[in-house]
Amino acid sequence: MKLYVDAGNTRLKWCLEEAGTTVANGAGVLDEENPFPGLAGYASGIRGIAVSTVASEEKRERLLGYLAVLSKVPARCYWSEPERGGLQNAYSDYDRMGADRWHGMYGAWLDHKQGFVVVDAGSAVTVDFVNQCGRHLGGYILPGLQMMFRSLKTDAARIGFDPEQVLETGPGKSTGECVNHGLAWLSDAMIARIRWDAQAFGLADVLVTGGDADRLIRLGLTGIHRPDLVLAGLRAIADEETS
Ligand SMILES: Nc1ncnc2c1ncn2[C@@H]1O[C@H](COP(=O)(O)OP(=O)(O)O)[C@@H](O)[C@H]1O
Ligand SMILES: CC(C)(COP(=O)(O)O)[C@@H](O)C(=O)NCCC(=O)O
Ligand SMILES: [K+]
Repeated sequence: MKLYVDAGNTRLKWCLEEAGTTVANGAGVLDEENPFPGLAGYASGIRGIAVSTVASEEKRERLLGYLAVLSKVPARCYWSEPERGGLQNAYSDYDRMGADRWHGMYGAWLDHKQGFVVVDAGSAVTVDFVNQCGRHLGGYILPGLQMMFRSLKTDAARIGFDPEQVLETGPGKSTGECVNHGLAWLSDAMIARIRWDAQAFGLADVLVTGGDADRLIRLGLTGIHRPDLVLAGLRAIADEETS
């Protein structure tokens, strides 16, 4: 079995595969005592470990330390690349791009050769455009929902509210409504821009991933929900490298 790990800034997602079939998968938090609940029982059967991470070096080392205790098989980290299988990175400093973005785009490229937009709504929101030639046209990085709640809480002295995920976008009549509706309104505007840009670039497929994907879809983002997109790209790359 091979273990694939997508370690973001908030959560880590993993899946265990055997001959193209998912044996188990799960999610956890790196700072917790057991970041991989549900995995330990499979440890002796692990024959390869591939990691995609955007966490700090300190957290990456903690993750590798945990994996070294779990299994004797060394873990290999996979990073952003200039090109793979016809997909071309728009960054000239390609190694500055978050590994999750590259792996998400590659996961999308595998079955959307007609071009696509990837929206990854995680700790940060990233939007990336890839055309039918496999050319990454570039993208955007925006603060994620929790990040925006946190910055309003900590950087403004007199904004007291309970963060709530709402779909209402009408003008608020209390601090709580102004903040919660405000962030839904902002996401709504982002969704309209994604739709507009996708059309301008001639891209029909919008693939949505990340912990807040559902929220964006409920707010009206028309797209294909692919919770596993980063892991799918990582899996394909790791398998190409080791076959
Ligand atoms: N069980 C959960 N734990 C933490 N965040 C969650 C959970 N379910 C949904 N979320 C939302 O998902 C976001 C994190 O998304 P995720 O894709 O896991 O992030 P990252 O890849 O940056 O670690 C959080 O900001 C939160 O709003
Ligand atoms: C933009 C990100 C913070 C998103 O990370 P996530 O929300 O998935 O934790 C990550 O892809 C990252 O650290 N990128 C490096 C900068 C870049 O992609 O240009
Ligand atoms: K993200």
